[in-house]
Amino acid sequence: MADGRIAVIGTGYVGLTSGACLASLGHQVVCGDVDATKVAAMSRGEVPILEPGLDELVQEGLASGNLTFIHGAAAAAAGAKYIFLCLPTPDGGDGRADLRIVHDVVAEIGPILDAGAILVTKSTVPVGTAQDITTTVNRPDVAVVSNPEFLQEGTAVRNFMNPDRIVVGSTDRSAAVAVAELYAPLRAPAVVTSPESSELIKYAANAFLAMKLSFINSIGALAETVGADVAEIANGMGYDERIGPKFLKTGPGWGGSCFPKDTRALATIAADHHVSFPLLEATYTSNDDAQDRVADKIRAAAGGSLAGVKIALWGLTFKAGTDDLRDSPALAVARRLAAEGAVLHGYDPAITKDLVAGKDRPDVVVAPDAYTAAVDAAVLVVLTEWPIFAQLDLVKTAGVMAGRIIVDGRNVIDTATAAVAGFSLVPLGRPAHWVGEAATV
Ligand SMILES: NC(=O)c1ccc[n+]([C@@H]2O[C@H](COP(=O)([O-])OP(=O)(O)OC[C@H]3O[C@@H](n4cnc5c(N)ncnc54)[C@H](O)[C@@H]3O)[C@@H](O)[C@H]2O)c1
Ligand SMILES: O=c1ccn([C@@H]2O[C@H](COP(=O)(O)OP(=O)(O)O[C@H]3O[C@H](CO)[C@@H](O)[C@H](O)[C@H]3O)[C@@H](O)[C@H]2O)c(=O)[nH]1
Repeated sequence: MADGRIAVIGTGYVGLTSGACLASLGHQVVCGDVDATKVAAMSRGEVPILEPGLDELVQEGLASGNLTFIHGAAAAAAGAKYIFLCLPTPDGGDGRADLRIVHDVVAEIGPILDAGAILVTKSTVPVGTAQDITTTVNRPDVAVVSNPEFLQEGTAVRNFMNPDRIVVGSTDRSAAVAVAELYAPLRAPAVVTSPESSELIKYAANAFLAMKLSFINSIGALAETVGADVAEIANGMGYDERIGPKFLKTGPGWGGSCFPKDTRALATIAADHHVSFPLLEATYTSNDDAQDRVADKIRAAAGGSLAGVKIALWGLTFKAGTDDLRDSPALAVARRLAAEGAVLHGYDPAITKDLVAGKDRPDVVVAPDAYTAAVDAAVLVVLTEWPIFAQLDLVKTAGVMAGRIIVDGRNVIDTATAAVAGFSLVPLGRPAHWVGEAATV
């Protein structure tokens, strides 16, 4: 095991997963967070987020003594050899990543770090941040290493424990290699780079995946107008090893806490360096188009106007398997409906409280189950691909609804089952299968 303790600063999706996983690899890990209530809960083994396998790892770590939690960044960093910054880097409002929390924490802990400490940025940060942190810390005895994280929410533990690669970038190669060695038991390839390359690898990977999704969503729009099926197209494309089958499922646009902000941040990095990169703007404008298209289908299914119309939403989170609502495409579609006067009732396996309108969400009454959400609804809309939605009783659903139309924004509802229940099904990226009179959608 590594010689020296690990501090993880910020215990959200990335920090808590990283801390618990590194502890399970045998490292001594102290996780620090500014949120004292959360620290107290985690110290009791309570995990505040939905991530399969994380509860067990946290409890194991606490029991073995390899994992502890503490209030505050400085308390965690004191005496540590490796300090992983897993802090938020949200969109600052102009597309650029807001680095204030990162810089404040670095300024706070810089002076108290042990000689020989290695400060690791695991947060997604713009090019030049490692260099800026080096300048702020201003200590020749402290190295800075960029080590971006590629985990996906909902499969975070599995992703962390089975990484495709470990990326480490630093002007201090031995520090970069020392950080890579913390992951040695995972037997992943280590990509050792400059800090600038490492920082850009993260943004490039996310923006590339978002671009792939925008592409398939636009192919889906084309497919449904020419009578093709986007799933068949994705299947046929995916066999080409240069393309690959993953990230080709059409949906109501892509979202989550990373793709939207990171695609915009990369666009601002390119613009700030006077590099023309029109694909990035097209990537997110295509995403707006994808969300508009789903809203258009719902309005058409409701007969042309949404004013006062009750719509049932199955799925609110940004994808299945997570409780995260940040930049959820489901809510982006819902916002469009609410703006036209729709009354929204929703069900999501991971969400229990009603949503209150704010910058990123409309009012949504959250029902305790899928059928209750559908009561008296004119249109049922599937927005998140929770597997349970494919197994629900559509005859029972039809029995409680006012209307008989499902707009399936994830193509998870079986066409034949929907038809048996008397539903007209409006899918994405393939022609609609109408039971009754066809409408234009
Ligand atoms: N969520 C993901 O799937 C994912 C994956 C890869 C990379 N990232 C990147 O990792 C970073 C963290 O993302 P996240 O989703 O884990 O964020 P998060 O919002 O879930 O967690 C951030 C944590 O930092 C804590 N915090 C805030 N200010 C603090 C301070 N001053 N001192 C100590 N703790 C503080 C918060 O209380 C919170 O627990 C971001 O840069 C993000 O882009 C996220
Ligand atoms: O075939 C697909 C795959 C994904 N999505 C959507 O794309 C969005 C993002 O999904 P996913 O990438 O699984 O979610 P995240 O957990 O946000 O993970 C992304 O963002 C993280 C934060 O940077 C990175 O670490 C991950 O590598 C990167 O996949 C969601 O809205 C999904 O519904 C689709 O519509 N179709």
